[in-house]
Amino acid sequence: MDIRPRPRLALTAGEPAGVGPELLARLASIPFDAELVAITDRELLKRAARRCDIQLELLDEDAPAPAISTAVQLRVRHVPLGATERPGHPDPANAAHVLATLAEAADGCLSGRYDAVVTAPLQKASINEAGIAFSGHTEFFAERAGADVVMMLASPELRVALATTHLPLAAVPAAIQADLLTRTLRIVDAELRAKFGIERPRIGVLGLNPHAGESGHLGREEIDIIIPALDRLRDEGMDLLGPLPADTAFVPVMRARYDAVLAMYHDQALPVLKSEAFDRTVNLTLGLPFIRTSVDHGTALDLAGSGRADASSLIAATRMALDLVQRARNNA
Ligand SMILES: NC(=O)C1=CN([C@@H]2O[C@H](COP(=O)(O)OP(=O)(O)OC[C@H]3O[C@@H](n4cnc5c(N)ncnc54)[C@H](O)[C@@H]3O)[C@@H](O)[C@H]2O)C=CC1
Ligand SMILES: NCC(=O)COP(=O)(O)O
Repeated sequence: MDIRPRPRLALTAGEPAGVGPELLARLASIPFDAELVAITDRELLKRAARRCDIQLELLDEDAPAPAISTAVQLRVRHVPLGATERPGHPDPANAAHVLATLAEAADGCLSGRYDAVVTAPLQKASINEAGIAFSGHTEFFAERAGADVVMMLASPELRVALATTHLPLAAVPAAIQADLLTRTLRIVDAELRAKFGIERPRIGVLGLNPHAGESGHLGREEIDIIIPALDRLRDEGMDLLGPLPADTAFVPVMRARYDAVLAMYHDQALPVLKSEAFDRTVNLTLGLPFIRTSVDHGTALDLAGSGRADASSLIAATRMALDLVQRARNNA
């Protein structure tokens, strides 16, 4: 396949009633050495741009190179809304629209139409309320691509991968099995090399229980499952640290000892990242056959419609996607 001189990135707007459409309009104002294609409803984007006081000119996805214009320009692949959005009030009538945008983006990446996809946040509950079982982009893209994946959130200072993602807390202990940890750590190790250029990744692994189980007095998952799984992977040559007590794993002296940390569940480590780098953190999916990055935040329904949402995380996600495209091209 010919390599396009400028990467072409798909952008999905996420929940129509959230901040995603406004963030896409803001992103279009930033110069990137890339073609950005918003996969969403045209009129939704126009309304969002007006709320942000942005004069947005929409071009068809495959239109010839645009003329110089004083307006902000953005290419669009139109996917119609199910119902006109009401900012702050997600409507399950738009669930099929949201999923159609994700499917277009994933299929477009798999076919080579796009070099990567960058996603704005969606409202998981609204999709479920439409009667469609859905837990997140990560799981959706994994299923669409038939891939085993890992969720990672990364700021310039800290990378966190998750062994389990959108799972009720009560279901986490049963999910922590040697097979899951082995598959997850192999993906994290391989992707730290491929995506971040780390030759010999050092991965910290958190325990599940307080004090990583306190020698079995505060839970046995570390002794029965985590330590044996880590030992087997160490025998394969992986550089693993842990299981580490989660409460001290993020102090500076510990952070200097790993390139990424694997948390056992969603809220074990993400609050650390979000409290110190909410505007600089990017969510990316490891293990997919295409590049996918995203914001670290949600739909911010309290801000939707105000034009005041901060696009920093979406800008960081777009920059990371472009860096990853460049790295993949260099390695090809
Ligand atoms: N990538 C995705 O699709 C994600 C989706 N979500 C979804 O978002 C929904 C709402 O989640 P919440 O826990 O309320 O988190 P949230 O991130 O939407 O909001 C938490 C707080 O951060 C503020 N905030 C979030 N993004 C902001 C931005 N760009 N600029 C300025 N302030 C911002 C909000 O106004 C709110 O005060 C849930 O349905 C969740 O599933 C959450 C995380 C990621
Ligand atoms: N906290 C991360 C999150 O909820 C985003 O998940 P996903 O939709 O990117 O899978």
